[in-house]
Amino acid sequence: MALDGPAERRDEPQSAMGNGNGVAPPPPSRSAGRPPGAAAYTDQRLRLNPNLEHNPQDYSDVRGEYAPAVYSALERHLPPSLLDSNRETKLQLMREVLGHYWPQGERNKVQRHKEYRQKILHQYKPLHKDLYKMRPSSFFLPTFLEAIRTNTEEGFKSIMTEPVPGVYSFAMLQPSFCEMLLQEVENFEKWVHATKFKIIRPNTMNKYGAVLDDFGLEVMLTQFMEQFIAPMSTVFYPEVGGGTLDTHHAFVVEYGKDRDVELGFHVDDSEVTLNVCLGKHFSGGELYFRGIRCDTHVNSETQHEEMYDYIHVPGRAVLHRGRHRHGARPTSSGLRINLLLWCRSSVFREMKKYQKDFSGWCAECKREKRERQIHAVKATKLVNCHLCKTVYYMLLLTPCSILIRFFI
Ligand SMILES: O=C(O)CCC(=O)C(=O)O
Ligand SMILES: [Fe+2]
Repeated sequence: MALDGPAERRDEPQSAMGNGNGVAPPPPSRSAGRPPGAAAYTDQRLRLNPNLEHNPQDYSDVRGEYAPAVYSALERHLPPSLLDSNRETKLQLMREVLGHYWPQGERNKVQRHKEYRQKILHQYKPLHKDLYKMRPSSFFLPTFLEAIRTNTEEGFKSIMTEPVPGVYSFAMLQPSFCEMLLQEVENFEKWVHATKFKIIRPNTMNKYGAVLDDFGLEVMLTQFMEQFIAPMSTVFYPEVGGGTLDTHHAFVVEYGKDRDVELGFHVDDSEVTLNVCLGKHFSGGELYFRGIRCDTHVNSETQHEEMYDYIHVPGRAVLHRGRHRHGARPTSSGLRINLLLWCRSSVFREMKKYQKDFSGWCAECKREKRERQIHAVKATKLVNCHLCKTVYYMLLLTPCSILIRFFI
């Protein structure tokens, strides 16, 4: 890939483990000490379809990572021989089943992050309460709201440019919203500094910036994604789960003097990314794109027509697939702060595990598939050609009398 080196995958950092904020150690594993009579669930198959006649027990007093309703629903799938066992036995088995889908290590991480967030929420005092509740008319430009209202491809396209396939750019945020968000982030950073709170930065590749979901903006940003990004991604990126976005990671990045300088070549841990420049004044910091690739082809060569450099403008958004390889050039003066929303689809991620061919969106898979087809067509022609030649020589060598007989 000319000049850009291998593309990194830009991930969220690990959770708050050992971050010095007094987060509690992980709870002890529950799988130890199985109650007597409870065989490992692997000994007995779960029912594929729930037993709708069975009345599950009440699990409302059960505290932990899963809602009581999860246990009630799962109980209907237990092997028939276990349905009459005591509640503790069933609960233990169900915890083992769930443990396979969401291993203890993962659960501990989530638990620690939850405690990290709660600590911030208890201590941090927001500056602009108005930011924490979705207010479309004060957040978004009227042109953008009108496009969303139409909920059609034509409506969306009427406010957009698509400088390279799959990258859409449009004016989105009110200047007053950008200003408010910048002030809120500054206020949060001041609090972090004053309290010496050890925050988790947005990404493995950033030393600066903040995760907006961590200090109270998660609910508002969920609506932001569901109501104002999902309609567009449903139309533009259906093949990467654009129609089934269900979680997000929202953060700001900060570039300039005494901040991060540039961002290396990478793909995002998202299906769809919204990147909006909030300000302030800066030069440089162009966002360069280098084609869409799946995991296998992430470091394959860039084609000339895939190269595109986007210049950030405050209030203006760029929407692209997470797998669209990109990076940010050095911000050479001033300060550039951008809002990033990495939108994810758990349905797409699950389905992807069973797929090998991503020619629906990966440019390299598409190219390889085309080549295979061309090859196949050529091979068929060659076989046909050999067949023709064989028949022709046979005809030449066959005496006329036989041929006449053959055709009569
Ligand atoms: O700074 C930018 O505009 C790029 C940010 C980005 O790609 C990211 O944070 O994943
Ligand atoms: Fe990115």
